[in-house]
Amino acid sequence: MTVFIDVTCAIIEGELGKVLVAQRSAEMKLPLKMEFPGGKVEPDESPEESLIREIKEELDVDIEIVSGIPANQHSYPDFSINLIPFVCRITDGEIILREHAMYHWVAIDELLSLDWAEADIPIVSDYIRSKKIRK
Ligand SMILES: Nc1nc2c([nH]c(=O)n2[C@H]2C[C@H](O)[C@@H](COP(=O)(O)OP(=O)(O)OP(=O)(O)O)O2)c(=O)[nH]1
Repeated sequence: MTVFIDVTCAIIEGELGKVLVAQRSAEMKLPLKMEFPGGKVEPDESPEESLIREIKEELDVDIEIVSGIPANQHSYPDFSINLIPFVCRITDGEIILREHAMYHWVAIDELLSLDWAEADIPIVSDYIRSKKIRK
């Protein structure tokens, strides 16, 4: 039976409709792939609590959750995740990268051209679609 690990990720919206995209470091699993920052949900926390904690640990900022978008289940060759995304905003702090190689603010139209961790691709597509519907 496949065990899917719950992982939350933050689609952080900034100015000019851009979103924050982070590059995994060379030492992490899925090295140098682009992702939305976040991480594994611990047994004693909700996905929302987990994401707020992870973003503080990884980017040193406080966020608020604006909305959720559908999770995506994905199996890599050696593990499987249930990736749970939330649209977020920074409420306090300046970004200091603690784990990632790099981050960028990326326009919605450019998102799909990045070298994403595979599990993120359907989420990026859903997010783009949700923005187009709201326009
Ligand atoms: N944070 C985050 N992780 C993602 C995304 N897409 C994706 O496939 N993942 C994968 C990469 C990781 O294997 C896992 C998240 O776990 P993590 O970032 O807490 O841990 P990790 O693998 O770097 O560390 P570890 O297992 O060695 O302890 O989910 C994403 O958009 N954000």
